[in-house]
Amino acid sequence: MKQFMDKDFLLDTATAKHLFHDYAEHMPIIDYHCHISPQEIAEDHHFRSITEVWLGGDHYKWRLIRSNGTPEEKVTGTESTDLEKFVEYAKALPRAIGNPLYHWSHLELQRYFGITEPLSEKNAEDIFNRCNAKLQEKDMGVQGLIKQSNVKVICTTDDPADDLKWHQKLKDENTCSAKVYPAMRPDKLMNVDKAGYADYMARLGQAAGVEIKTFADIRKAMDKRIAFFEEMGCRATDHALEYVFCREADEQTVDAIIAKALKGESISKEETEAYKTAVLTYLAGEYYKRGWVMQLHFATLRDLNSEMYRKLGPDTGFDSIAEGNCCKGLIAFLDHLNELHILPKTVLYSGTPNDNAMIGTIIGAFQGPEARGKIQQGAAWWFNDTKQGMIDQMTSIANLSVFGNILGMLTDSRSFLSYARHEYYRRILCNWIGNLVENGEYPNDEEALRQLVEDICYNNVANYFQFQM
Ligand SMILES: O=C(O)[C@@H](O)[C@H](O)[C@H](O)C(=O)CO
Repeated sequence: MKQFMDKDFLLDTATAKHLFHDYAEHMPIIDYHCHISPQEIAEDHHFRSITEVWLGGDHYKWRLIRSNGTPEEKVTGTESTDLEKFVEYAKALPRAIGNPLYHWSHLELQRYFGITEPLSEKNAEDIFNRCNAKLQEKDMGVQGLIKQSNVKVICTTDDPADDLKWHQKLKDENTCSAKVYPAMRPDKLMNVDKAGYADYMARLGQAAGVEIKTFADIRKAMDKRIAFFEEMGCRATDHALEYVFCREADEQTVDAIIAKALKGESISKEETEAYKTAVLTYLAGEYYKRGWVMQLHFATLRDLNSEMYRKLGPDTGFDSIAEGNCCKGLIAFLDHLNELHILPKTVLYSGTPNDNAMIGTIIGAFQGPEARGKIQQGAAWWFNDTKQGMIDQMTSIANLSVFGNILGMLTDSRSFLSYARHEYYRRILCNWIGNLVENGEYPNDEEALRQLVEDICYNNVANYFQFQM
């Protein structure tokens, strides 16, 4: 029987162990999609406890604890103590066999705290105290965690109206071992049908110095914000769509939709699609001009629990995958941009694993010379970033595209300890490649294998995004 999560964790063969320990393990990290706070990086925040860093904002863990029957007060409440919240997580974890959080949490305890024993309710308080003591050490602040994780670039997720003052502070002080760049996330600009649109457009207009009443005003304002983000090193953008569509409309129609929305009037599904298609087409053209990457996240349904949405707001663990509903819309939108010769480098993430083959086949229809693997399927996303979900996505993209060009892993996390997810992915990757070699399905060609592993872990991302290093 293999030892629990030892140095060869998830590595079944000699080749897998060799590829991981000699190549993947030492490669630096570019985390090109995440939700960590640039302010906490700039201020080199030190966490008061393991509860703050683990349970302060990670809705993956909140969801697990809730599923174990813990009342909300001991998940996100303000009355319960850090220890009480930690104990609730320690109660749930031993029962979460097969959930990636089980592995991620124990990898993090090993890598950042030197703790190898499995966490449970019995040893929870002891581990809580040992972690907290460690977190008080000088190099265990956010910048120390980033340095020991060998992270070279972090892309935070930022609204076009954000002032990026923390990114500027990091740029001026240059104390962080990683470059911290904004990734532009114009979801609020896109959400013409959502409450708050008018207020947001006023905020965006103020940030750009443009009064926004028409689509031309939006382009004028966003031209300025995109130029500012470019000065701050932005190379990545990100869009969350419930589903993908393409509904073309003329300028006059889009202006009329904007006028309705600014007055707070209800916007129909068709109007929403027309507006979003127009705005995303304009944005894609700007991305294309600059060699920026357009990331599209789709086929998830968010904030399903109305009561909890009212209490806690978005991104709090009440989401699901959506049924596969994007095929024709995705094709139509990519073809629309391709016809205009403005299809940028694009990474597609679907919330449902049922879309793996759909994405793997569609991307083959829109490749181009702008980059090796211009159109990509991103790593298994959200509810799919499990061991099996990663294996399935790797197998699918290998079967349908050029595996050696994929962009590896991203944490997509709100916790500064989540860089262990890159190790998790790299172990699964090396085992997946190792199995093919040991089965005689791929030659045991040292140079080719080294290139594959190092490219997928790091080089492909560096070449694809072209960050200023
Ligand atoms: O970027 C997104 O929209 C999602 O990744 C979202 O942030 C989600 O909460 C998440 O973190 C999934 O990993």
